Amino acid sequence: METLAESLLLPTVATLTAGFSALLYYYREDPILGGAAINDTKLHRIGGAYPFLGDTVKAALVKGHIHDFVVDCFEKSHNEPVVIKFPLVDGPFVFFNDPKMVEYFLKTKFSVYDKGPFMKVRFQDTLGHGIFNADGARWKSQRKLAANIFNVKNFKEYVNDTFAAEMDVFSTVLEEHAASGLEFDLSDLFFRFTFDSFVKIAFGIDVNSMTSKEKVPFMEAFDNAQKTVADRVITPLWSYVERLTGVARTQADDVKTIRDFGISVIQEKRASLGDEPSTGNDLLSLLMRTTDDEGNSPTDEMLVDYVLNFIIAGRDTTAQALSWTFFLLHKNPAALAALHEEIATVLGGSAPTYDQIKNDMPYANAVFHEALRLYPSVPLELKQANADDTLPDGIVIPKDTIVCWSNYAMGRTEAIWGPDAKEFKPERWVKMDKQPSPFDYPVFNAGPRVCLGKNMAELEGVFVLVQVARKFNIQVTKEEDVTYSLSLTLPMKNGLAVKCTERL
Ligand code: HEM
Repeated sequence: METLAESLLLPTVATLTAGFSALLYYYREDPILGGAAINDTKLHRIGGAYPFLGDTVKAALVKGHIHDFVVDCFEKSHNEPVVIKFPLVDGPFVFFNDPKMVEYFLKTKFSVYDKGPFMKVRFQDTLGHGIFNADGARWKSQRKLAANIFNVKNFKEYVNDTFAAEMDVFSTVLEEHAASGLEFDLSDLFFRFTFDSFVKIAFGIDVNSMTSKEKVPFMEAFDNAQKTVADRVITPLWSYVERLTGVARTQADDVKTIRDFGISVIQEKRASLGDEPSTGNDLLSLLMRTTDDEGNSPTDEMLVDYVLNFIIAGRDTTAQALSWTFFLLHKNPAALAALHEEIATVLGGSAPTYDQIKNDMPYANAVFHEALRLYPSVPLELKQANADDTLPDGIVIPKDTIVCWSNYAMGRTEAIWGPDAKEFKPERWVKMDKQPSPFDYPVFNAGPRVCLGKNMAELEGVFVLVQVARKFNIQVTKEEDVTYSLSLTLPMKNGLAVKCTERL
């Protein structure tokens, strides 16, 4: 006789199979997820999606060359938008490759496209409520405060003096490498240089990482925390994964190291000042002297957020821009020769002044901008819709959708830069009648959230470029090893192995 279990087996299997098939059908490779109305014939898919997993597998497979993968996608879609779905992460993500759309998201519909909850929840522990992780009123008040400080004459002079002094240390270290004739990692040295410079500018203290062979705990914790945050963007169920793998523990330790350092500097400063107001021109001193509309001074927690966000903003971006610039100059001897010629003509044998950098060295500035075009320090930008929106061409973007554009892909797009888009040609900037709009070239962002440090980064970056190129020959020794790794910025995966010799 048939048992109850046996009699239920067949209908159960049939029901499960039918249910599974229905789900497979529902999640098949189509542009619509869970009924979200992004459907439009203009939207392209990347191919190779799996039921339930969407494009997660594909993304994992192309992780090592993700930015070039985006370039390929847009070449195939003829620059029409591409949808990527990571059902277990969030999204969907809609990628655009059109300056008009960048202007739309960053300016025209600025109030609709935020950093949003997707970014905030992932960045919270490391960035706190700092400017990078804030929207609305919280962002606005920090933006106003920072913009005022960046315009203070004493602050600008303090920044220039700090970079010049740290550049002297950098030159001494390069001289030692030249004397030894040994290979070293130039990108690591640029990171130490910008770290020392930005900690000095932010807190008014010296960390001297350039002259030490040791790892600096604050710097190490800072690097680890940022890598973890970057992984969260593409890791399904990241908070569970971090708990299972132990990353949650190390991340908590790293965040504590970073914030404890900030708090201790603030407390020491307060203790040394007693009742006296701080007279320093470093960012922390300037922030300590500010009050909000109700006359309140910032709390220590707020000061830490402000200052750490500033270091994050300036350090990696500038160090990476310089590393890629020297890599490209190594690969393009004609451009290096043209740079040397400008240096000889304008400077003779002297060190540059900031005025000369700004006004008399168009080719050096062009080299820096051309390197950022091909290797933008912030390769990818994401914004999240805080309301349903209909784009000018009729595509419906439901609330919570993430819209993206790749600065890396835009820099390599022929429709924007012409048929030689992928070539390193600094002279294109010198020949242009009109500089590209910030939406054609959004490497410093654009609109109300344009990079606050743009002028500083351009001035200091070109200053360092000229000083190094003037004094040293940089020989990249392992060209084939040079590639990027996936992060919020564009670090060199294997560093930049070089040897150097003195020119002067
Ligand atoms: C080559 C160097 C640099 C590049 C390529 C760069 C690029 C960018 C980009 C793309 C953004 C927008 C990021 C986002 O979506 O939130 C940004 C924002 C910002 N940058 Fe830079 N940056 C550079 C250097 C600096 C420096 C040196 C500073 C100052 C210390 C700085 C301060 C900021 C700040 C405060 C913001 C936030 C603006 C806001 O959200 O209102 N940046 N930068």
